[in-house]
Amino acid sequence: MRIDFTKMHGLGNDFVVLDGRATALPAIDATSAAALADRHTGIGCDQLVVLEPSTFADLRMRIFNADGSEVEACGNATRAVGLLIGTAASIETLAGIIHASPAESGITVEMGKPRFDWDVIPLAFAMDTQAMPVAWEELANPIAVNVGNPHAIFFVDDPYAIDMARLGPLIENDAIFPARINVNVAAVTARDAITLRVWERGAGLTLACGTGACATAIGAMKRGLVDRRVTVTLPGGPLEICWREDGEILMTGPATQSFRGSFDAAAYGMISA
Ligand SMILES: N[C@@H](CCC[C@H](N)C(=O)O)C(=O)O
Repeated sequence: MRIDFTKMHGLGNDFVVLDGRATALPAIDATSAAALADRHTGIGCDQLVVLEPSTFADLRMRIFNADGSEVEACGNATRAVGLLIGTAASIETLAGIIHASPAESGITVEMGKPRFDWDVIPLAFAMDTQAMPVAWEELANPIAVNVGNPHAIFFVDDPYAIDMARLGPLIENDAIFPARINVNVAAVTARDAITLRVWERGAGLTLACGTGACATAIGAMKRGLVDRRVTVTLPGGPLEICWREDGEILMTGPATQSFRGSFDAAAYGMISA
């Protein structure tokens, strides 16, 4: 059986999108997701995105990291799906229902409300996720923010001076984060500007991370470093983040379709029901 896919990206954070809304796709598991994401032997992507029908929203979006792990949220992929749909849409994810709509400068996503009382870190730290008393060499006292998925944010002078390839996996896989974690290193450069690099859980260093931009903006706002509207510049480009008075996070930025293609499901271990 051949399966059509769309290759998309948001600021260089790239996705293989499979659309199973009209016709059910063969089952996808961690092994087939990782095989499709492999940049040498598969199509290659940071995340695999699978669209399905939803009983609660306009559609359901499943997200798999390049290592095959299924995750709750992906900001850039949500903008990509918004572009694919072309109209305002409610999207069911493991983190809840979020909303994407066309905007003047791309797609805006209402990402939901941030959480600080999460259970992916031990109780001792859960009491104060805003300045966790931990350090990995020069990366110290992160703020932990959950925007559907878990993020640790370290404020530093120069994110590009940090050896993310070495420290990223160390922090991602530290035993204090039983669900692993996305690692953000950020510099506040003005009351409305942040420079950010992200080591993504299950995907490594990416050109952009939408949830990372949201979590970092909220972390900086919580610490009083920036105002409620901020431009977060990642290696792949800028995202506009706004924390609305009602608590909702808005993320606006571009999404792009790169190409379309098809592949043999059996070659990736996807077996029809
Ligand atoms: N690239 C994404 C985040 C994808 C999921 C993340 N790696 C996780 O494991 O939580 C984004 O744009 O938000």
